[in-house]
Amino acid sequence: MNGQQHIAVAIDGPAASGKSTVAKKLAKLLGLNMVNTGAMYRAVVWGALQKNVSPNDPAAVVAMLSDFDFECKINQGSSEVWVDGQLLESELRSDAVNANVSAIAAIVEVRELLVAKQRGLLQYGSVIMEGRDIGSVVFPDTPYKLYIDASEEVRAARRAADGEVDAVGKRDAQDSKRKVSPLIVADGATVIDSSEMTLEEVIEAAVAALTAQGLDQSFLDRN
Ligand SMILES: Nc1ncnc2c1ncn2[C@@H]1O[C@H](COP(=O)(O)OP(=O)(O)O)[C@@H](O)[C@H]1O
Ligand SMILES: Nc1ccn([C@H]2C[C@H](O)[C@@H](COP(=O)(O)OP(=O)(O)O)O2)c(=O)n1
Repeated sequence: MNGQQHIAVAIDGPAASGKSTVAKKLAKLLGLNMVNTGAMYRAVVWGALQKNVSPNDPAAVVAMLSDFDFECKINQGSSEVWVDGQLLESELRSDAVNANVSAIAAIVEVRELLVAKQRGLLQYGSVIMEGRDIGSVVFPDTPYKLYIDASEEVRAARRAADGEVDAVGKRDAQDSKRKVSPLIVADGATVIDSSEMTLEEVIEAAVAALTAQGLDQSFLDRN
């Protein structure tokens, strides 16, 4: 499938639908490395803002990439992003990053750089990777694909409950309408609408979907 024996589980969906929370739980349950690709796009925004490069100026962003000190590593089963030697965590969830990340994610050169890094992470082990284009672009051939959805109202409420200022509807519109790698339900993905479901119910539905997609019982037997 990937030219290697490691498997990739793809999780896509709109902002605040529950992708990272579900991916983290499934990663533990199935013994996979968890990769948050949104953090990578956020790290490019953070780097641009630090360097006074406008995320809305594609030429300036592309020029910045030529010597951008960016690393994505797996540490204890989860992805980490480093820019200029600094591990980025809460910095990635700032209101300024939220407001500018869709603009950066629409730049084709940014996507090419990050997609190559995402595919490269498979060499360290099987992954569960969440984002917007994982099942459609990053690992289109994987049979294991989920699309986690929720109504816009529910998603806005979840984000607000986390204390973030984030125009999820606006970001979704930008992410779904862009020309390059728009957010779509990938071929073969199982859609789970989590609006009315508890996290436990979503996990149960996800495991059932992955089993139906042929996930090896050995992954399910691990825990
Ligand atoms: N099924 C669910 N029911 C209630 N809250 C949820 C559910 N799934 C996720 N959440 C909460 O919603 C918020 C956004 O989830 P998150 O996993 O960060 O979404 P995403 O990665 O899609 O942006 C988090 O606070 C998370 O705990
Ligand atoms: N694979 C990906 C992941 C994220 N993006 C872009 C589009 C999203 O609005 C931003 C931020 O993604 P992130 O998953 O962190 O966003 P949420 O936590 O779901 O709100 O990055 C993308 O274009 N492709």
